[in-house]
Amino acid sequence: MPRVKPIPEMEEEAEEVRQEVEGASGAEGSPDAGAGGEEGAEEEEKEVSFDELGLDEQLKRALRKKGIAKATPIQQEAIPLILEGKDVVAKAKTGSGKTFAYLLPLLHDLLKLSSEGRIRKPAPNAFILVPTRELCQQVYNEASSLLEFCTSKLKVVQVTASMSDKDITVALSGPPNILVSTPACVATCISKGIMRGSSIKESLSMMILDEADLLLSYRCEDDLKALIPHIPRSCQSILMSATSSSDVDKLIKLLLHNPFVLTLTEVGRAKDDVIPKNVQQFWISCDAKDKMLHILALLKFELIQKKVLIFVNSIDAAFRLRLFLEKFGIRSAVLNAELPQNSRLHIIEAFNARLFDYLIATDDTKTKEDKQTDKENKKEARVSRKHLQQTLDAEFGVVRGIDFKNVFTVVNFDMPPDPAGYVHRIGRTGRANKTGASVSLVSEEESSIFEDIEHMLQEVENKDIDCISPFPLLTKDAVDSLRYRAQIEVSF
Ligand SMILES: Nc1ncnc2c1ncn2[C@@H]1O[C@H](COP(=O)(O)OP(=O)(O)OP(=O)(O)O)[C@@H](O)[C@H]1O
Repeated sequence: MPRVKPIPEMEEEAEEVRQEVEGASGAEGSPDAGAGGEEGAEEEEKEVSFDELGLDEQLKRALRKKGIAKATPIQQEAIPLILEGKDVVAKAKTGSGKTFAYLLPLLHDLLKLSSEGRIRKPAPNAFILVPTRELCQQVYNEASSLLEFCTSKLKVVQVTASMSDKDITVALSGPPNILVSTPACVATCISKGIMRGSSIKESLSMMILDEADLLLSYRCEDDLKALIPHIPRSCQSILMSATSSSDVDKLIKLLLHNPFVLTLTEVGRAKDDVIPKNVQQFWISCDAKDKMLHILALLKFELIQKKVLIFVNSIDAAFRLRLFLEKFGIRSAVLNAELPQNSRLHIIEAFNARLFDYLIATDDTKTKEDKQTDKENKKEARVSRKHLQQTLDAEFGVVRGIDFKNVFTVVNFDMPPDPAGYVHRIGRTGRANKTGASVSLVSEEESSIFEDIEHMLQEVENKDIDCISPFPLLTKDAVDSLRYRAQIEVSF
């Protein structure tokens, strides 16, 4: 049986790539929407420590304890502006560290007010609004993980629609300094009188809309409109988004006052990287019926580095793959939109806590009618940046924005339905400048989508060489050595 020792090699290569690009992928943000990005794009990436950003000592200690030393480009740009009290719109690619870009200045301000005894009550001082409960949990965890190391006690709570009115009332008693919630839930709290509009007017000093590009696709517009009359004019508003869209522009007009717009590595501009440079992309050509064997070989021979997020296109296929891997002693879990929300949260937390290393996710949340419409649209719209952008904005409910911790490899067991899906899937690795890899299993039937993806990557990244390389470490012998045993275990 061949024994391949690929990982150090891959790591070395990844490290080489990382070193090559360090300093080359400059921060592209600069004041003001129109003039903005262009100039900064050519700048060298600077290393900025959190000391230089003038943050509270307690927060700097918390970051050190978490092993975080340098600010990411979006943090370097956004933190000073937010600390100056400006309304800020920050558009930066997935995994670029947007959450700390707003949490750190928010906590800095609140720690300062608290130490001066100037905290305003009787409602929360800050709202962080996100589209889904998973994201509430994620932001709540990030805020709590910083506050854990602070001696001044600030209170952060999350409130979601699944809680009873009584639990929400208890959570909001005090009141907390920071409320993490969804627009719908806050609107309901106001309409039921659990939170009084007049109290919000008295207390609220900052409102953050995170994953703003998704908020409107989750039908939050009316809820946000219901909130507007209660937001004091003095309230500072921050909007974070991974992509630009007309929805984001609509939100900016609705809620922000003359904001400072930062655009870092925005999808859809030729000079930008859609996939971070620190992620190596590979593909393997194989028969559809041999895909399970291939994935087994990749995992069994440890040809890909853990943790691994595997994408399949149907829920049935995910369960089949999990059972198949289990027969070979490989423990994994499945994640899809049909699981109850509690289970989804539990699975994400367990994966992040490394209780298992392989997660099989299904990101296709579309209905049959949606797919039919897509098919018809696709006939007309060739893969273009515009099409990519539109799809990026509309999909990926279950995995979108979720910070799967320390995923090194993303595997496309099935190819995604379109290039936007590819971008979002691969965005789950290489987060905050970490290295990562992706491996796509491509059957003959999927060759046309694979070509579309290559075409999109070359076009967006302005290259005329292949962006996705053949995976060098898996031999036919390695796959065949497992074939017989696999056939005994399962008939597939
Ligand atoms: N300065 C930093 N150095 C190292 N890691 C960081 C830094 N800032 C944030 N991180 C980590 O990087 C990961 C990605 O950050 P975050 O979730 O904020 O990205 P994001 O831009 O919001 O992505 P998405 O749009 O997909 O939600 C998190 O695990 C976070 O803890």
